[in-house]
Amino acid sequence: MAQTLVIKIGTSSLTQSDSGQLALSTIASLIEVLCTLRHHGHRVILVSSGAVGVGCARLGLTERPKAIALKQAIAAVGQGRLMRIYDDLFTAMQQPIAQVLLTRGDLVERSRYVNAYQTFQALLQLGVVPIVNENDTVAVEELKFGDNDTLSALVAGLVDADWLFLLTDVDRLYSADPRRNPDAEPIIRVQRIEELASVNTGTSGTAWGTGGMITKISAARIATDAGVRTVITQGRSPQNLLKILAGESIGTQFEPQPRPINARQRWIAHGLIPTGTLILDDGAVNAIRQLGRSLLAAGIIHTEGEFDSQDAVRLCDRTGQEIARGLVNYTSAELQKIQGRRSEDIPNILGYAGAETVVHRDNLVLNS
Ligand SMILES: Nc1ncnc2c1ncn2[C@@H]1O[C@H](COP(=O)(O)OP(=O)(O)O)[C@@H](O)[C@H]1O
Ligand SMILES: N[C@@H](CCC(=O)OP(=O)(O)O)C(=O)O
Repeated sequence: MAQTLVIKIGTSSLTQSDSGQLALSTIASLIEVLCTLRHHGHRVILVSSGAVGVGCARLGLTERPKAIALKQAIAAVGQGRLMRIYDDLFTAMQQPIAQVLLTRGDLVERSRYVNAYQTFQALLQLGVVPIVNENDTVAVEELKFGDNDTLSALVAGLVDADWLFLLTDVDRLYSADPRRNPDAEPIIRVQRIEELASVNTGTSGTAWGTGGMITKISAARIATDAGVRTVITQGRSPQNLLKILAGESIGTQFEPQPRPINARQRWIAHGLIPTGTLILDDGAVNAIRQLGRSLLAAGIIHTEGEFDSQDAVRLCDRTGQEIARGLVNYTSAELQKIQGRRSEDIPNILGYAGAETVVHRDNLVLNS
């Protein structure tokens, strides 16, 4: 059966760790495998990192730069080279490709989100393999994905993918970083992300990678919430993709959630960037989580951040643990005045009748 597959490859797999030069044999065998998948009828999207790494190699830099402007300039050098190599190799296999560079803003605004969806659908219908990266050269701090693990998970949700493969330089997820801890236990299958509470992911990844394992786990949450089966596996052995699709247990496989959230809920939960936080009392947490109710002002203990009405906010319990996200019907200034107050008192406090709910249940998505 034809499936939609999103494959993300990280800098650590695309480049050689010692020299930073391209790992050509890995890239070539990945492309062979992706073309085989296309011949099997699957729709394939490649999310490729490497612009900064390849740009550094091109310019003879031996370390990933820290200064933002420099990184953005280097990404502009590397992205072109990366696409040139992809186009040469895919062309040798008669497979057309497309470059899709996204910034977070493209998925934050609903109309742009729908537009991106339609562009991907058109590319896939044309039989093209879109090659996606963050538009590093123009992305501004507030509107960045920051890492391609998150980007690939959002793309997988956007296109309703069946599978997301996160290709990296370790064969799977372990209970701790296997480079530092030789006794780390391999993790084969994950039914719920909560099972990973005790997994140690260190602070960052390799010298050239951006996210490390922590961003792969949060990407797996975003994707499995959207019903996408997610696998962390080694980039050096792209043939494993075919074996995994044939049912072999390779890498770490994350089960999709049995009741995935719909496209609009995904946009609220993961596409939007929350600009504030509402701390709720126990009754409100229970009403939202157990009874599926809307949030009323009476249940809010505290409001953090500055936001407008219809912005996305985090809803947290007393301990600060996030329980849901939603679109808020009041500004932060209004909420400061009405938090903890009964709905019937709101018109008197504000001098006008506001919305009946602070976050309506249709605009509220519980954390899984
Ligand atoms: N619990 C863990 N299990 C496996 N790898 C881990 C873990 N914690 C940290 N890592 C490290 O994460 C690295 C991969 O992340 P990263 O360098 O960002 O890769 P990529 O460039 O593929 O995104 C691995 O090389 C490994 O050392
Ligand atoms: N967009 C950046 C990559 C960001 C990123 O997540 O890198 P990695 O951890 O290697 O997947 C680039 O192309 O260099």
